[in-house]
This record gives sequence, C-alpha cells and structure tokens, in this order.
Amino acid sequence: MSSTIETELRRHTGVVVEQVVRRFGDRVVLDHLDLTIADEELVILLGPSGCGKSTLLRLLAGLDRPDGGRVEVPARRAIVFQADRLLPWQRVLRNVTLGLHGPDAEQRARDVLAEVGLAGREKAWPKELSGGEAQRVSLARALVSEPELVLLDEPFAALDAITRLRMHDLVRALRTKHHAAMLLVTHDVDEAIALADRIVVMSNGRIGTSHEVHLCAADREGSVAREKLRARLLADLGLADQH
Ligand SMILES: Nc1ncnc2c1ncn2[C@@H]1O[C@H](COP(=O)(O)OP(=O)(O)OP(=O)(O)O)[C@@H](O)[C@H]1O
Repeated sequence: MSSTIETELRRHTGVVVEQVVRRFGDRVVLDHLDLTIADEELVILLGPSGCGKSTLLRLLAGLDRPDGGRVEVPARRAIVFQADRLLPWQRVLRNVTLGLHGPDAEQRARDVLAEVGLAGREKAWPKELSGGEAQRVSLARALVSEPELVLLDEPFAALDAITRLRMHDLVRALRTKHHAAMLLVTHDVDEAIALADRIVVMSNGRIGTSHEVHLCAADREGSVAREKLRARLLADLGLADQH
C-alpha cells in the first residue's frame, strides 16, 4: 500500500457521519447530514440555537440513534456537557475514577487531575469547586480513559470570560498530550477561532459551510486573516449585520 493511501485511510478512521436523519415528530432536525472528522482533528461545530448541534453530539456519543443514515465512531469516546454533571456525593478523585478498572486506575486519575491543574484537590467535594475547576474535573474524567474521540457540548459557556480563556489554553495543552479527535459545540465565534483546526457551521439540518483554520497561534489573537474568518463565520450564522 502506498503511503498516500495509508494516510488517506488513517484520515478517515475517526468519525464518519453519512446522510444522517433525525426527526422528532414532524420536525426534521438532522436532514441528510454528512461530516467526517480525522484522527486527532479538533472540529468546532457552530450554529444557531435549536439547529440540532446537541442532537448530533448525542448521536455520536451513542446516547441516541438516527432515523436514517450511518454513524461511525471510535469505540473509546467521552462526552463533556455544559453543566459539570459530577456526582455530588463523591470526592473529585472518585468522580474521575468512576467506571475505570485496573490496579493503576487511581494513579491515572491523579495524573490527569495534575494535567488539568488540580493536583492536591483530589479529596475535595464537587460543591467546593469553582465552575472552572468543576469543568476541569469533567475534562479529566473524559480524558482518563484515553478516548479516541472527545465530544464537548458548550463546555465553557457557563464560565466567565477569563476562566474561559484559561480553559482554551488547557484544551490546547491537553490536545498535544492526548491525541484525541475532538468535536466541540459552541455559540462563540471567538472560541471557535481560538481552538479549531476546522470550523463547521450547521444550517437547515446539515453542515452548511466548513472552514479549515490555518492561523498560527499569534494570528488567532488578532490579524487581518482572523478578522476575515470572523466576518465569514458571522455571515454564515446570519449575524453579519449586527457586527
Ligand atoms: N428528545 C427530543 N424530543 C423532541 N424534540 C427534541 C428532542 N431533542 C431535541 N429536540 C428538538 O430538536 C431541535 C434541536 O435541538 P438541539 O438541542 O439539538 O439544538 P442545539 O443546536 O443544540 O440548540 P442549543 O444551541 O440551544 O443548545 C430543537 O427544536 C429541540 O426542541
């Protein structure tokens, strides 16, 4: 097999969504939607409220089934929600080790908690954590099983702006370490530009447009290319006149 073909095959072993349909009653929420995500690619899903972003994520997580079409996902996957969903009666460490097996489970949980900046907080109760810390625990819980795909449904939407920026730095650092593909849903165009390899915009139940992001770290903060991309995304979202 030539290396080009091998590379192509590897690119498409991540996620394949083909002609997926999901209806609720008469309402067609996903209408023959296609999407592929390459291994280790970070794709941001943007779209107006109610367009079906969470519905798509739930299908990829295996929490729901399509009415038509095909969904192919890696076996090891994890999902992070907007609200942290930690078990309030379990300490931080136990929240991360839940569902893990093997003698090294606790050590792995400690290691991932250290990676998200929570070394020393293993014994804390969820109610003792700030919003940002609780989402760090959620990220640790998602990553501890070394998933090939991490699904994030508006994970930072409830956090203040500064904490959100810190979380972006954290996601960038975790990516280089964990090599998982990620699909992150957000309403926030700036969050999308800060993090994405590719930004896909949903409209009418499908992926309307797809933008590869080829900005270096400095250009993501402020550059002509960034502003052009931002304007295109706002136009895709039908928000061009408001900005
Ligand atoms: N289980 C369900 N039963 C009936 N309707 C549903 C169900 N789940 C989602 N819907 C409907 O499907 C549509 C898409 O919902 P979804 O939560 O996927 O949107 P979203 O893009 O994630 O929105 P938001 O950005 O506001 O979170 C909405 O109109 C919603 O009411």
